[in-house]
Amino acid sequence: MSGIDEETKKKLVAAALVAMDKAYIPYSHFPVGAALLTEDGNIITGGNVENASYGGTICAERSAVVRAIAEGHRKFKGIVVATNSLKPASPCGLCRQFMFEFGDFPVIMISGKSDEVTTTSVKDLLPGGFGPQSLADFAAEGSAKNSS
Ligand SMILES: O=c1ccn([C@H]2C[C@H](O)[C@@H](CO)O2)c(=O)[nH]1
Ligand SMILES: [Zn+2]
Repeated sequence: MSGIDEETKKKLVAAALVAMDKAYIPYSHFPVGAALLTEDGNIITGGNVENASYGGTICAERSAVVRAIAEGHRKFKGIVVATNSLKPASPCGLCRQFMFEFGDFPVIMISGKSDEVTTTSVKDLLPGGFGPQSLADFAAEGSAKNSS
């Protein structure tokens, strides 16, 4: 369904679970791990990192994307998001927007506690989203240079 072969999916799931166990979660105690598959087959992980300010917290999905960008990867074939709840949790609005920036790819949500898996995609999580194309369209209209 996601177009990712079973062996790779297993690797992504294992990597997401390892990242989930490394999450820094002193406040919510809700660990999340993410594993991104890059176009060239690399797996880049991230966990949620909470902050005493609460608002400074970064989710696992964004941690993984930031890490991937820092390592020179900008094209993704999919992401596995693992939580330790019975039901897989779906990415927050900020993470949906953050992933939308880098195109449409499968989002596979898994539970660290059950076999439940939900597969969707970035576009389905953020229909009608605002992205790079929105700004490119605006620039093509020629409007950008006429406003202050
Ligand atoms: O998709 C999600 C949803 C929540 N969180 C984190 C943020 C915070 O640390 C904790 C509770 O919201 O879970 C993620 O990392 N990813
Ligand atoms: Zn998020």
